[in-house]
Amino acid sequence: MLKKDLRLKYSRLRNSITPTLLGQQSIAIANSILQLPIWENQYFHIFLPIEKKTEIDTEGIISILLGYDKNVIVPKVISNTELEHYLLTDNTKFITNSLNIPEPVDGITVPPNKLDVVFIPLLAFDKFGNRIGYGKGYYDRFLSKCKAGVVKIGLSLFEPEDLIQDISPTDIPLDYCVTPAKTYTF
Ligand SMILES: Nc1nc2c(c(=O)[nH]1)N(C=O)[C@@H](CNc1ccc(C(=O)N[C@@H](CCC(=O)O)C(=O)O)cc1)CN2
Ligand SMILES: Nc1ncnc2c1ncn2[C@@H]1O[C@H](COP(=O)(O)OP(=O)(O)OP(=O)(O)O)[C@@H](O)[C@H]1O
Repeated sequence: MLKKDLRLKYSRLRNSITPTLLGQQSIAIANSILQLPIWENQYFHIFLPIEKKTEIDTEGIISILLGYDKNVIVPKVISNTELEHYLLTDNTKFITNSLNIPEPVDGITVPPNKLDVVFIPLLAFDKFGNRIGYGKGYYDRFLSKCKAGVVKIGLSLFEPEDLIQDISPTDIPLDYCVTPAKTYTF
């Protein structure tokens, strides 16, 4: 399928998920990340969910990371194209931006090349590890600045499509994708 059709299909599918189911599926995803071969790493990047868009609740994953004394880094939108990345600390204050994303107000910034593992939001992915988001290219630009060995882990409420047809050279594929039912390795 084409990106534009997939965005519509998966936005609609998300709208059909109840808060109870979203909570259960988010916990299933958090439990599955324990099985990934990533626990030697120190710098983990994760997003905070847009609740209005029924994104996966990442609180369980963040608790696991902090419990293992990992450095947890979260993104902040600073322009139409760029993100900045902040270390999560006990003092981090959050404010919800115009896209309904809770983001850190200020704090210690971390450059993309320091990150070992990135958990990635997505609307849809395919059996080859291609993914699409909301179509602004924030993550593709961000991932292009990460080091070559960065582990890229998609988090998805739904199973893969056979193929995203209109993948472009700037689209960076996933290494893993975790769904409530399964972990895909690419
Ligand atoms: N939780 C979370 N944080 C994230 C992302 C994400 O997908 N999820 N991003 C991943 O890139 C970046 C922000 N990108 C975003 C891009 C578009 C929209 C959005 O709501 N777009 C609307 C239309 C535009 C508008 O309302 O101005 C839409 O798609 O309906 C949200 C986030 C960085 N932080
Ligand atoms: N590395 C990059 N440098 C410059 N522009 C880029 C880069 N990656 C993607 N873009 C541009 O961003 C726009 C949106 O890309 P795309 O449709 O792949 O978004 P997406 O993958 O859904 O978004 P996201 O990565 O934020 O989840 C495209 O116009 C694309 O050319």
